[in-house]
Amino acid sequence: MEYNDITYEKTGAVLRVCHNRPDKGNAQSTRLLAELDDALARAKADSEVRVVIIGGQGKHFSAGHDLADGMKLRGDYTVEQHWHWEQEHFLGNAMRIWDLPKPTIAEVSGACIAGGFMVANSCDLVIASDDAYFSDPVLHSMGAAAVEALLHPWVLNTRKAKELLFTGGKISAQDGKEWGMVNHVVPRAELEDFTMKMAQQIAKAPPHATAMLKRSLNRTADIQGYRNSLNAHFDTHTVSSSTKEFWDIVNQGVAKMVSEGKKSGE
Ligand SMILES: C/C=C/C(=O)SCCNC(=O)CCNC(=O)[C@H](O)C(C)(C)COP(=O)(O)OP(=O)(O)OC[C@H]1O[C@@H](n2cnc3c(N)ncnc32)[C@H](O)[C@@H]1OP(=O)(O)O
Repeated sequence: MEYNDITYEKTGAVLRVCHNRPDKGNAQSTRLLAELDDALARAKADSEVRVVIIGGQGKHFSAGHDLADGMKLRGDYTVEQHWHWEQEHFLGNAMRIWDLPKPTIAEVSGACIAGGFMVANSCDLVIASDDAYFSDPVLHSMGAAAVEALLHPWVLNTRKAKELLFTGGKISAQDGKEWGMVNHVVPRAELEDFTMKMAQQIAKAPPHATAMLKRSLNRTADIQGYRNSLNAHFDTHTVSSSTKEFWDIVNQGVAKMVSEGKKSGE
């Protein structure tokens, strides 16, 4: 596959894949999601790659799903079509990052919003620059129950996750670190080097044992209900994004912006 909406660079045993739509806040177009998924499948199959960094070119990590693209391509989908498409491409992509048998690091600068937050939260580690922030405004802005994968209570404590989601607010990189969601906060200018150094250090570990360790750590979360709770939330999310309440808000907001040409998914 040829890549347009992501960059793909290998440095020794480390693959750095970046969202690459900086003029669109790195919003995740359908094409970007397909390319990211393809890059991860390649990384899985490539024995030279031992660690994967997921970042963003330009100012922001990602503005989340490309709202215009989604509205144009799937605005007329039935609930059944939405369920199938989103199960494969939103929840599915997130689970494939989580399940990748190699350590993943989210390298986050600027905005890390909703679907972008879902990608970062699916990674094993999060390194953020001091200008980064995290948010999931979907309840307020779209009238739906958060993003497709409810990772928030797994990376924050439940009370903080509830505050974030109920208020539609933001978490700064520093607060994210204090609350255990972010591993390190570094100055913006040092983000790429710092993340690459950590990735190179991890890449020195023997790959099979690393894969087994990740399998065991992830299985610990699964035993606590990780996968089941995400699957359950996905169904709840789909119901919440097919209600009159949802469509009233979306028709007033996103759909209106798209029809007025204020957001372009091109
Ligand atoms: C279940 C749902 C899950 C989801 O993920 S829904 C998506 C939720 N995401 C958002 O609500 C993010 C909204 N966007 C923003 O808050 C801001 O934007 C940013 C902080 C990301 C960037 O701000 P700044 O650097 O000031 O740039 P800018 O002028 O606002 O945006 C640059 C271009 O990017 C487009 N854009 C931004 N976010 C999205 C998006 N999510 N989908 C589609 N386009 C987006 C804008 O419209 C504009 O484009 P133009 O230059 O053509 O006007």
